[in-house]
Amino acid sequence: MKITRIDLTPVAFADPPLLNSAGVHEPWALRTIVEVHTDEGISGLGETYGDLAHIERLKTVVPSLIGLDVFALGLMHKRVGESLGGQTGEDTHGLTGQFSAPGTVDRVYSPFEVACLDIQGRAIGRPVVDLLGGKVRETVPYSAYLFYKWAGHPGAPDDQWGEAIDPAGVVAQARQLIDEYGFKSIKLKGGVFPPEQEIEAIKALREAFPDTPLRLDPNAAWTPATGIKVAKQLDGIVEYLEDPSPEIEGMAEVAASAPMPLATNMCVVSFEHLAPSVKVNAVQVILSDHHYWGGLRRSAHLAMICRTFGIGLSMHSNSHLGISLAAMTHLAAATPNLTYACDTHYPWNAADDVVAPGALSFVDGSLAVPPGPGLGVELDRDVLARLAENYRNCGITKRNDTGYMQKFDPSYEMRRPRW
Ligand SMILES: O=C([O-])[C@@H](O)[C@@H](O)[C@H](O)[C@@H](O)C(=O)[O-]
Ligand SMILES: [Mg+2]
Repeated sequence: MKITRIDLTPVAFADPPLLNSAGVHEPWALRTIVEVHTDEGISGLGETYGDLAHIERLKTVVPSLIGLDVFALGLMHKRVGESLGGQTGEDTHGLTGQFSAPGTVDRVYSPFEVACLDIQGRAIGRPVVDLLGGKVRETVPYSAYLFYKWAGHPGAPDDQWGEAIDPAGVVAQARQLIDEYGFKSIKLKGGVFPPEQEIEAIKALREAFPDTPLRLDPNAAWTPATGIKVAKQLDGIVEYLEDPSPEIEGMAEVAASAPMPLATNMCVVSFEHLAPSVKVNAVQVILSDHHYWGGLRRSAHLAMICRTFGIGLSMHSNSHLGISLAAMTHLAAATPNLTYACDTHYPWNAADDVVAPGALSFVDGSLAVPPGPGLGVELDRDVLARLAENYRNCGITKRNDTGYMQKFDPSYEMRRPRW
């Protein structure tokens, strides 16, 4: 079954003003929708980042994939690597760690692999989860992903979630997300306010939700000394602390005295980071993400490595749409040692989904693998056309949380660590 054509459609969808250690989300988030077509008339879907430099890299590799068999995934990975010729991408906001040449290959390859697995599944009438070894769980739990946020984008009306800049606002946001989706664990994106304020917010969440597992993620905003202090204050309150401090060395320093496991989606983001991290026990949980770990099969390999070294496994997310959510759910359903609820930004962006409704609905904070062959999701072509038009008109070509923050506060600087 040969690849005959690949369509790349950059899209932009509404994103609320979510705060993080790099600044604040712009009104539009970007993704690229990937459609792979074959000579047998079966097509498959993938979803990836929408920054211009990434789109350019996707375009660079497309010609080398035309004519490939959709089952030849090893060869596909090799061709992506050859076409990129050692290029290394750049993480402009710094929220997902350092890029490397092999990591860039994995990032570019991922949406094509997912689309080919979608095609394989459709061809044999089986869901993608079956191509990954089959379901080890019927449903995949996701966590409520809380953000400090402004009431609305400056100059625009307040959004449906309102302001969350203090413990009361954070608790109210958690209630809103839990009432709507039924989530059974909570993650707070931190690194926005001094750590004492974020500890207070976590304690307020603990009081409001006494039995719900909690996590805090400041995206490396703290020095190791601050990380150690915060870790001690959150002893017994969070199930893990995510990326308190920058780099493998900083995380190892915090880990040596933190009473809870440390998790990362910043210092171990590619296979070559695993050995140095294991050597100094920098992290005890890895947040996998098929968008940069090289697709679903390589993420399954990562899971096996984590199991081998006794490292826990959770799942990371950026702003995304339903194709990504479906792929994450197939992967998580097939991964025995994915023992924490997965992150997802989906609630913040669900209103603009390119996936036709029905396939992805949360029950008690969890998703069942969409029924139907392949990924089990279909594109809504009208929405795709609308989001593609948004992309052409929005004027944004790369995520820039810091630059957007500086529009409102020219003195703002991105500093990591900050406290
Ligand atoms: O979207 C954000 O603001 C997040 O901070 C995201 O970019 C991070 O990559 C991610 O959610 C994380 O867990 O670090
Ligand atoms: Mg994180």
